[in-house]
Amino acid sequence: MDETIFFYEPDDPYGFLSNFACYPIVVEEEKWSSTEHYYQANKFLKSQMRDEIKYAGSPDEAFKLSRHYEKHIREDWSSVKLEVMKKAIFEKFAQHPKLAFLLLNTEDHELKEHSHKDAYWGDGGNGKGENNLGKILMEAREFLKEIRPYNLIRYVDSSILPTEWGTFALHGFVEPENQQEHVALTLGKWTADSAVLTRLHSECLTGDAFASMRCDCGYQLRKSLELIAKQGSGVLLYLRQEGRGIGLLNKIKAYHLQDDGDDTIEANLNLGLAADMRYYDFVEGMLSYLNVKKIRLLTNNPEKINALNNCNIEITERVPMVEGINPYNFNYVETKAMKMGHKIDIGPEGQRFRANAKTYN
Ligand SMILES: Nc1nc2c(ncn2[C@@H]2O[C@H](COP(=O)(O)OP(=O)(O)OP(=O)(O)O)[C@@H](O)[C@H]2O)c(=O)[nH]1
Ligand SMILES: [Zn+2]
Repeated sequence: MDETIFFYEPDDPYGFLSNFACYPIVVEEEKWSSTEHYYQANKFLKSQMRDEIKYAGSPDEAFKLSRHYEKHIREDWSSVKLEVMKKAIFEKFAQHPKLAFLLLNTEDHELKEHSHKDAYWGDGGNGKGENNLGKILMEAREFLKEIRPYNLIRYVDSSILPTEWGTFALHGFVEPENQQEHVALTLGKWTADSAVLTRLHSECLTGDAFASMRCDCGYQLRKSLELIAKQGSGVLLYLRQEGRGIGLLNKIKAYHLQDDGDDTIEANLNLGLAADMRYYDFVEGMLSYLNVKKIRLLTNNPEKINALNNCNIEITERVPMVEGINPYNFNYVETKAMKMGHKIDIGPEGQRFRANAKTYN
């Protein structure tokens, strides 16, 4: 096991692990302001004491009240307290995905509550305590590794990203299976009830970075960031799925076939690849880290709508993304509409390019 991570005060670097960190939990329909409130109240069977602790102004106060009433602790407490603590800890990470991702980020480090006062839940200050709280946290971490969405994606880190449309936050993620990296750009704030303006954008180096005119990706990327900035809040998930999942070099091979007359589907198939090899299940984890449950999705692609519905994400609205139609991408966009069911209304503006559409299919 890697070197030990010590925690104690809620404001410490790993303070989120402490029961004194204020993360509310709901247990059997009862709301508790912290796991400490829940744990301390469960020492007592008398409702008056339970309620006094339950509504204490802070975890500290809940702890002190429990000491004040310690003569009234339930007789079976020593035989049930481990289960009560485990319930509190597992509910905390189940109900706060961001904390679950941070717990997983402790990887295989030993977790120890460095408490001079407590050799049962903590390490007793001299490292010789039982550290039962640390053991439950490590047990919760192992459990999370096996369940969706935590088995599909890991959060890595975040930073600030000033752009010409506004200053976004940049969040990095990685799929543990294949180490594939993905990022999310976020702007503004929202609650779990908000319908967040969201773009799922598949990486397209040629469009996104080289301003290629033979597809619509670059235009859509820039428009999405502009719309999110105008809205004042939103999410752009930048998924490393170059070439509809076939990769950059295969996309160049496909482009070569398209230069010779294939359309964007035929080219993939003639390379022995599927028309679209993208998968989106890990997106559930990225959006749960970002506390996004409802979205207004910027897309023309019904496949993305289906995929997100399978990720327990509610799509309140599809916001069309018909951008940058030009002679070089006209046939490509039309093929997406005709053969992939994309909901693209090229409109009279776009139709002007039909006559002089280039052979880039
Ligand atoms: N194989 C292949 N991939 C392409 C071609 N043109 C663009 N792409 C890829 O297609 C993907 C386009 O992604 P998006 O624009 O996010 O998604 P979409 O499926 O077009 O649907 P929207 O959300 O409506 O834009 C990117 O990964 C591009 O690299 C092509 O001709 N062949
Ligand atoms: Zn593209």
